[in-house]
Amino acid sequence: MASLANVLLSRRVQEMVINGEEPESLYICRDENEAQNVPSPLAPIPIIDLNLFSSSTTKTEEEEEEELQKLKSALCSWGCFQAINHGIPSCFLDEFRQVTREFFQLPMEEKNKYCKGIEEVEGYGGDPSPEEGQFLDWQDRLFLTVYPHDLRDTKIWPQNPKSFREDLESYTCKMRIVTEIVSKSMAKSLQLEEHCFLNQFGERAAMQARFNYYPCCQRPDIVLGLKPHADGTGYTIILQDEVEGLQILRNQQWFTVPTLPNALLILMGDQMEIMTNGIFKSPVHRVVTDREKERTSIAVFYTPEKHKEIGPVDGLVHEERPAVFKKVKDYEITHWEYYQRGMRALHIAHV
Ligand SMILES: O=C(O)CCC(=O)C(=O)O
Ligand SMILES: [Fe+2]
Repeated sequence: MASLANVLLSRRVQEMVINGEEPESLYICRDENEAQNVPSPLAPIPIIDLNLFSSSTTKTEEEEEEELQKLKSALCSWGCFQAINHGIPSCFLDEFRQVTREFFQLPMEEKNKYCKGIEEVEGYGGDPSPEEGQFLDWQDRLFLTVYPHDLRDTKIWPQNPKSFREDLESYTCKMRIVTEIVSKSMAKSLQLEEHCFLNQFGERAAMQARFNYYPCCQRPDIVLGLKPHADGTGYTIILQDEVEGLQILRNQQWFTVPTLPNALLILMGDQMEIMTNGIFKSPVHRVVTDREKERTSIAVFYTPEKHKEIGPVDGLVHEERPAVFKKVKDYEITHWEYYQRGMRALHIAHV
C-alpha cells in the first residue's frame, strides 16, 4: 500500500484548500502536456416523467407506452436518465442539499467525530487508498449504509446539522419508493413481468448514501474530483446541486451531465447490465474539478441483497440472444477490488 497515499488520505482535501496548498503529485491524473482545457459538450440525457408510471395517475395507455420506450432507449444508450415528477417535493430536495453543504462547512473537529480509518469505507473521509500507481480523488465524502435498518451504524450518522439524521431517514424512505417504481418501469419497458428486477434485488437490497464534496481546485486541467469508473451497484440515484461536474463517457467522448434542479439522475450500475443480459448499459463516468465552484452531490447506491445470486432475467435469454453473463453474487466486492486498481470488473461476469 502506498504510504504517501496514506499520509495524504489522513488529511482532508478541504484542509489543503483552506491552507492554500497546491495538489500533491498523487492527485494528478494526467501529464501537463495532455491537460484538458476543452469543455465537454452537454449530454442530451433523456428526461423521464415518473408520474406517467404511477398507477394513480390519469394518463392514456399510449402516453405510458411512449414514456416506457423513451426510458428503454435512454438505458440502452446513455445508461442513465433524468427522473422528474418522482414525488419528492423540491423544497425537501433543496433542504437536503443545504443540510449536506452545512455538514461539509462544519469545523474539521466536528466532522471528524464521524471520521473513518484510512482503510474503512463507512464514515467521513476519503476513499481507502487505491493501489500503487493510482491517483487520488479531489474530494471528501461521507459514506453511510441507510438500508436495511439493522446494517446501519448510527454512531456515524451526524448529529450536526440538527436535521441531518431526520432528513436522511426521510430521504431513505423516498428512495425506497423511487426504486420500486423505477425497477418496475424498467421491467415493463422490456416487456417483462414487473417484479422481475425487484425479485432479484431482494427484500433486503442494500442502500448506501455517499455524500460527495468536491472543493475548488486550482488545477482542474490535471486533477479529477472522481476518477473514471462504472458503478458496481444495481443502479445509483444521484442528486446533483447546481454546479456541473459529472461527466459520462459515450463513444469515447466525455459529455457533461446537465444539472436539473428537481431531477434525480438514475444511472445503471454493472449489476443491471448483468440482469438485462447486456441490454441496459452501465456507463463509465467521472467528476471534473472547478477552479471557482465547489460542488456537492448525494449518490444512493442500490445493490442486490448480500449473498443473493443475480443473473440475466429469463425473459431476456433466448436462442437468438444467449446469455452474455453468468450468475454472480456479491459482485460489488470484486468490483471494489478492481476499482482500486483503476479497472472495471464486468468481464468477470461474462460467460
Ligand atoms: O458526484 C457525482 O455526481 C457522481 C458521484 C459518483 O459517481 C459516485 O459516487 O459513484
Ligand atoms: Fe459513480
